Amino acid sequence: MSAEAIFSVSGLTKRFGEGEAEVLVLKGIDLSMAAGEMAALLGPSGSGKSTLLTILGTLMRASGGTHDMLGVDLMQASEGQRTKFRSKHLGFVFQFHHLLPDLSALENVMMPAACAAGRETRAMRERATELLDAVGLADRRDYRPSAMSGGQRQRVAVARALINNPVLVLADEPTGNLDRQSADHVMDLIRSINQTMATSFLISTHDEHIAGQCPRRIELLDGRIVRS
Ligand SMILES: Nc1ncnc2c1ncn2[C@@H]1O[C@H](COP(=O)(O)OP(=O)(O)OP(=O)(O)O)[C@@H](O)[C@H]1O
Repeated sequence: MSAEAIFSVSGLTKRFGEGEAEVLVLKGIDLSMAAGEMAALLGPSGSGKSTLLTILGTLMRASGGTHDMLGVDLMQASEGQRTKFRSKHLGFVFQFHHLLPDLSALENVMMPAACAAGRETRAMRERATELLDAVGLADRRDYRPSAMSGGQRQRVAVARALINNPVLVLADEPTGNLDRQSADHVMDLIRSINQTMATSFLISTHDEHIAGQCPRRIELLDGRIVRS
């Protein structure tokens, strides 16, 4: 792994099912990302984008190959070690925001930190307030998700992904559910966070307009990387 790489995978495979039903979805992925990079992950439907993000996010194990991040061998790590690693170093944004409906914007943003620590602290509340400010929603901190627009909810989801100061945010079609204007707003926000906080982002998308806003382009085709 090169000095500045935050993660590196090589020969990574993923198979689902057994016997005749077995399918090889990732067919030997070699990929690394440097600290502070922002990359789009493109590929046709079914090419393996979500599977790769889920594995990089330690939410699922690869079937074979190597997966190292920040000096940790994540293939060999126990489930407990992987869970701790995830909450400390990784953030997630999904196509559907997955905010908890009964919590305010502020409480949703604090949630991953409060869960990791087993309690809420004043520092968490302050950090969540700062992040809501950074995503332009300081005045919505007490609103519930149902009282916000789709774009605002997704900005809350971005703030939530950042609460534990992750090294890498994995975003699976974060703008897939938004109109063009809201999508651009979320991408502007991601770019500015990438530049100011040096957080790395890997963003899967079907949208060339979104991909064009990312300095690096990684393309998957049928479980293999054809451009990175
Ligand atoms: N749990 C699973 N069991 C069996 N097959 C699976 C499973 N998860 C994914 N697959 C298969 O793996 C392939 C890749 O799926 P994946 O969701 O990673 O693709 P994708 O590139 O993200 O697609 P999309 O752009 O439509 O979201 C698909 O053929 C899918 O059916």
